[in-house]
Amino acid sequence: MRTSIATVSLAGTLPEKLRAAAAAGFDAVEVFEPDLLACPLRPAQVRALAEDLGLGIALFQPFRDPDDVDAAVVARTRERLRRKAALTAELGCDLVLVCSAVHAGAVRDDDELAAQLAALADVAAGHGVRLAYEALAWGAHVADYRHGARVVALADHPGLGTCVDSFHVLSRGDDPDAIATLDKLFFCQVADAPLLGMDVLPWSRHHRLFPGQGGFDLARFQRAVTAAGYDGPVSLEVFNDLYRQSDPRRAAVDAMRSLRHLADLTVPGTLPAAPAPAGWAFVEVAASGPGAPAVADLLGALGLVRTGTHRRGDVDLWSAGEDVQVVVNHRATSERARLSSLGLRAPRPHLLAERARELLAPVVHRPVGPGEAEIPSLVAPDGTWVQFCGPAPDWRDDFVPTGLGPAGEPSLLAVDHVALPQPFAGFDSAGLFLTTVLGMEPGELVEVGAPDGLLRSRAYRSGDDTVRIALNVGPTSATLRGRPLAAGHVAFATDDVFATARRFAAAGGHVLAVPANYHDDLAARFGLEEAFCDALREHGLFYDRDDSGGELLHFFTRAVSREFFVEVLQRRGGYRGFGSAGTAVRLAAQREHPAG
Ligand SMILES: O=C(O)c1ccc(O)c(O)c1
Ligand SMILES: [Mg+2]
Repeated sequence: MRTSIATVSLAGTLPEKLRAAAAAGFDAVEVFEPDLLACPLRPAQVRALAEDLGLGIALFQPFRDPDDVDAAVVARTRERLRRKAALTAELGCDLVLVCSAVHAGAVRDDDELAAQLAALADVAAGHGVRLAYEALAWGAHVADYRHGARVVALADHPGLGTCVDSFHVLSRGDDPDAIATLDKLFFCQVADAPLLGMDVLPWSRHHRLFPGQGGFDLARFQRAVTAAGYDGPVSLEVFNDLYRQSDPRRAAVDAMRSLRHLADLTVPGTLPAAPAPAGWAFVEVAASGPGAPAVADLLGALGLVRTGTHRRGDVDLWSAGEDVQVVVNHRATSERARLSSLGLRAPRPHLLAERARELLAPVVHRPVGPGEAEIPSLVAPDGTWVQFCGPAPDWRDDFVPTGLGPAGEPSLLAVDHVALPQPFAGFDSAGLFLTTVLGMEPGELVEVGAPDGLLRSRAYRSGDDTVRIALNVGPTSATLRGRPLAAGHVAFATDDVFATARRFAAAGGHVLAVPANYHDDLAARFGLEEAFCDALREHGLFYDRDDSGGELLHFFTRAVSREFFVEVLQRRGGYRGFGSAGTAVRLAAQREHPAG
């Protein structure tokens, strides 16, 4: 697959966009006209820069409102196209994207429209340039790609073909399969989008996403494009408000990652297959200075025991049984405790690492001392490390046992999930990392009204549902006001949350206090027995129940920092959610009791 990206998808000046696209490995770009207009480089200089960077210019766009019922406008349009075709040739490019008309003067008769487009194709051909006609979903007369292709067929000009754009096809709910029957497919643009019930124009101009980040079935779209015999560039055209203000080099990496993943979905085997991670080996908390004893106190009160110290010091291993392993790393530069690394069990860690490399997630190699396990590690977009722990060598060999063991049966049985706070503009990027590199499945987007604004959250699960990672992003205003939400945590599973809460409190732990109003509402909503409700109240427990009667009982510890606290939960009867119905109450309670 030849890869391309429209310059409108990236922030920066035109040269910055070209450099970012080249650095991410794109073969070509579409030059978006406003980027050229604002650029001091002349078209020939842009061509030279692109050539230096090893980038082709696949398309110049957009040429708008190509047809008109008024003959005087038609004449002006031809002259306008003549100039743009000449400019396109100067760019070293031979294709102009022509959008279906959206203006009041749009021609409503297909024969007349075809005749006007054929005349434009003649003008362009004089400069060695062809035209790709794209049906905009909000086009005045042509909004459906099949209609656009019929007009192209009527025009019957060798220099006029169709451009399909997944957004315009899928946003309207049109069947993409008929793309396979198009015989003059000149260009292919792809974009994903969240499934929003809103007007299609603002949806397109503000909310497009890279493939895999939204709700469209792009693999089906792409299979139809391939079946049409199309072998030109597949070009990302992503109008997105956040990517437009992000670092273009990082956005271009997301873009390429999404495209390589789409290629693999379209033709399986394009990427090295890698089994998804299968469970937690450990979670790692970075905590230095005064933050460190607070973490140790918290883990101790939860019944974890310091079972090992790292061979090179400054890192402790805390355990509760086999499946609850917490690494506490005191080498961190920041004193604010936070989840810093996720250790995932991977049957074949080097395969996952190889796939990660293909998806532009560079594998970092930790310094490995004598006798230590080499663990392939990645850095997720938010800076969290993701480490792949194979069956052998055992990552625990890096730790010298302290000889301490658990006192009695541990009440924490497993890591249930972790939640990672994301920067405001980083939510979709982090999600793409989890779905493509780690092969996780995204869940529903959850929005929670918190005291300082809206929290958005989405959970991702591994195929076998052993690894669950929730990404949270808070409102910008809370960050601006210096009060980022307490959003990073690890949740441990227990089979007796009441006993765990009692032991935690008896060991000096602080359960986050829950307002009485919350429990009153629970009783009303679920018709809970009074005694049960009193027990929830007494232990500071949150409660949720799903439609099939599954239940979640859980409590939160007081936060150690804004980015670290612990949740203890008990799932009953196959409850699969995360208790998000209580999140607003939890966030408000954490605001009442901010981290020390
Ligand atoms: O929003 C637009 O105007 C616009 C322009 C060019 C495109 O290729 C497109 O899909 C949309
Ligand atoms: Mg388009």
